[in-house]
Amino acid sequence: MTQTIKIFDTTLRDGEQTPGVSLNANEKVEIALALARLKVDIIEAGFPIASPGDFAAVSRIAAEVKGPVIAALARAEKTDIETAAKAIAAAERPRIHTFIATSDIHLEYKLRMSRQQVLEAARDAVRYAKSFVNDVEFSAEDATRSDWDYLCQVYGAAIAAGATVINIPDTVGFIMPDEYGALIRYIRENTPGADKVDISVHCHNDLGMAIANSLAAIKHGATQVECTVNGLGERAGNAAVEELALALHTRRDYYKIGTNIDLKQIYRTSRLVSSLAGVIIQPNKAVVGDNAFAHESGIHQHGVMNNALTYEIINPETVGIPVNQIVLGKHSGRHAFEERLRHLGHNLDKETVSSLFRQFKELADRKKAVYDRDIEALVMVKEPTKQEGWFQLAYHHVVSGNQTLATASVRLKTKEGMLECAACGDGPVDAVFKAVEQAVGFPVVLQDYQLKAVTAGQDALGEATVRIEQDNKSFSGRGLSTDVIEASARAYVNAINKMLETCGMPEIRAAAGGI
Ligand SMILES: CC(=O)SCCNC(=O)CCNC(=O)[C@H](O)C(C)(C)COP(=O)(O)OP(=O)(O)OC[C@H]1O[C@@H](n2cnc3c(N)ncnc32)[C@H](O)[C@@H]1OP(=O)(O)O
Ligand SMILES: CC(C)C(=O)C(=O)O
Repeated sequence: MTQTIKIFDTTLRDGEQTPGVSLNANEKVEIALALARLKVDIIEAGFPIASPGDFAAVSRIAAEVKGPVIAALARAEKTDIETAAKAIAAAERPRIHTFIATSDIHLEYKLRMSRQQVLEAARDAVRYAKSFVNDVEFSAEDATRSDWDYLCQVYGAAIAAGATVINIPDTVGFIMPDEYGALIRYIRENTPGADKVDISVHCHNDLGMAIANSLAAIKHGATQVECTVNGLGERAGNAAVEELALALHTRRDYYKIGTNIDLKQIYRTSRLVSSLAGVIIQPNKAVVGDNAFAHESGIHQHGVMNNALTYEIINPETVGIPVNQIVLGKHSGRHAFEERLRHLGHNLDKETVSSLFRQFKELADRKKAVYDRDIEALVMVKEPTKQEGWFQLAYHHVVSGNQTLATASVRLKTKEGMLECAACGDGPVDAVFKAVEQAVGFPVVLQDYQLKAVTAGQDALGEATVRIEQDNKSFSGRGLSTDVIEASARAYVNAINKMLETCGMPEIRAAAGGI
């Protein structure tokens, strides 16, 4: 391998711009720790001026996550830059990422600035950021629809002001791979000082080109690629880190360029992000989708039986996909369970292991065979700790049928005692959601509900994902059970708990026994 490119992960910033996704500070720290284990080079932790919550999350990541560079986004504005600098002050290696648009359409209709004004704003922003940190990245937003010579002037001014990285984003996912490669080469060859800084690319997937464009840019001299886990991001998303890392790994004969990514962490990180963001991975998604290694047709199955290489270019174990074999049962002990967790790469504290072991025993009572994937699912959908959960599902009972009005009764545990309610609904899931809503005592706006099986078989674990809305923000919850109604109710309660963590609602929190 002759060269290594840097991976700049923006799951916590551009990834959180995915419609409907909202992560709280604990979730962001959990993802940042996973990104550090994945060995990304830079974590863009957030956009601190955007909200006090974003500022707090970036500050915690800067203080708690060691290894990668920690970056924060700022517009070409003094207050944005000051706020970003404050938020990343505790980082071992802080970076301010400042940006301003350079395309005429953005200048005319959004910024209402001339080209000269934008050039000066870019230069001043980099210079100001440089007064706080040494590492400053500058992005020309909508670069791929900007005039190429003007871009070179702006990047030249940013480098002269001290930028260490210049980023050339395809903000609207517009450019084609050959064209992007030529643009990267043009900027590299025509921008004064470009040979002394990292050249970064940031691709959106509006036309499905994010990975192809990133790879074309690498071929033409990009040294940093901006990505997100599972390709989350604004609109159609960003280049997916797992796809980029696997493309470079699988075709190392062609690219002769590597990354520092620990490939074995890919599946686990992907599942964690999917679980916390509440965005289910499409089954046919490259690298991490459920069907990515499934062979359906006879000719393929025949080939794979003789030699997997006939139809498999990636070994699932390369990306840490658990082998789907029976691993533990109801007679397994704590030592074997802990060992299995460690084997799957989870080094968890004692309290979490105890809680997971209790859930595992309950599961083993209900389900004949417990697979690695079941254990992964238990880890991902951790039950709330004592401090986290305002409400816990203690009991549910549902009656439904094709000639019967579905009715549900639920009992929720709070610090103040039990809340009980019954309700009718349009089917058992609707009835149980209505009963929970009545028990918590405030209206809950359901945005999305999905259910899937974790493994095959009649006794498979069902995993429910629920998204609810409050004050124009979305909150997702997950629930697991061999009983799909219970999984759904748990997911609903989990989403309500997350909402209460973030939104004020003091009267509801007081009723549940909290502040
Ligand atoms: C391509 C990208 O992904 S960029 C990142 C996009 N992410 C986000 O926007 C998420 C977080 N954003 C927010 O929370 C808010 O938009 C904030 C806090 C940044 C700004 O909020 P507001 O002050 O209410 O402004 P609003 O969002 O309505 O408009 C953006 C303003 O920033 C200006 N602006 C936009 N980009 C830049 C920039 N790079 N540098 C300087 N000013 C900029 C716009 O011209 C507009 O200015 P105006 O208020 O004088 O008209
Ligand atoms: C801030 C920049 C890099 C961005 O997100 C974009 O242009 O898409």
